[in-house]
Amino acid sequence: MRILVVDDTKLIREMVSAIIRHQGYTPVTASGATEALAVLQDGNIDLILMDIEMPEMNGFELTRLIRKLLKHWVPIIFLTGSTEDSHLAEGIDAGGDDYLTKPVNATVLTAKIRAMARIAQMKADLDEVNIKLLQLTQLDPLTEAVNRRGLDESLERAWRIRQRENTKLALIFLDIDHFKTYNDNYGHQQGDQCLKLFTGIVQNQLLRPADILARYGGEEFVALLPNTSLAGAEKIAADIISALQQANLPHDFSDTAEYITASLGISSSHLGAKDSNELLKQADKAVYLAKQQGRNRSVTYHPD
Ligand SMILES: Nc1nc2c(ncn2[C@@H]2O[C@H](COP(=O)(O)OP(=O)(O)OP(=O)(O)O)[C@@H](O)[C@H]2O)c(=O)[nH]1
Repeated sequence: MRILVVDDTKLIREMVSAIIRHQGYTPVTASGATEALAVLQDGNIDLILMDIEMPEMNGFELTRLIRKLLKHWVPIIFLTGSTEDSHLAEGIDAGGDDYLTKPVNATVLTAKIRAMARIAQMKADLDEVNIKLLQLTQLDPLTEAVNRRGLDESLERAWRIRQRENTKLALIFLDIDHFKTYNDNYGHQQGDQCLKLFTGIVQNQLLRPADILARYGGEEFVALLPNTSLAGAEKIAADIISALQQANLPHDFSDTAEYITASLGISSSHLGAKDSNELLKQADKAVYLAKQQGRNRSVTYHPD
């Protein structure tokens, strides 16, 4: 645990640091606001012990600033010479969490550090659970691919990034061929199993961390490929078609092949789409052409 001690008096910084070190924690010191803000920007600080009377900026003002600047919550304990109720209330209102009167008592300081560490840990656990929950709300429960809602967000974000960085964003729309006859003949449960296997096969062809595979709905999927050229996307589409052939998931009722195939439509941000929605529509149009041309193939969108 790294504890930042902000105090303009060197002796107090040293005394408090010694207590912190003695308890097995790591003290980091700052003599005022500028140093404190620099430390907070750089390092992982778990707790702040803050003097109130300081020449550069007082502890209340600095606390308000920290609460505004820092995205995450770090507990702040004031070190104060005053025990006046109004003074303490002002500190809590400024964003502080507790106070400690000077001269600092080692036993009290240690107990307060432990209490704050406990709260900070609960907060960290809660944040982690919230992140997991958010991820779950963006996943399709059957295939564990990103769901439609996640796709909308990721596509919008990827579109904005490609505008800012002036890179190419490619998109592949995938539609499994003759999936209705698969379901009708093998049953819905095996249909679900097939969708899971299909997701795994396609996912294996998306090698970059930024690539995203989403289930658009039913037997339709979208692969989002940031920073990828059209030629790159065409290569990935060809690899997906070969991987499906290799996987050889039997489909005895398909008019196209004896295994599960898909039709793929490719679009790229430099083919005239004015927004992310149009990029998706272009890829969808290309899928339609791939179906018309015999399925089990990819077609690249061409502006009319
Ligand atoms: N098992 C299962 N089937 C689904 C799911 N979502 C959609 N489907 C089925 O997917 C099938 C899609 O049928 P169509 O849209 O006619 O497409 P298709 O039979 O693949 O025909 P083409 O795309 O023209 O080759 C329908 O039978 C849907 O019921 C799902 O979550 N699980």
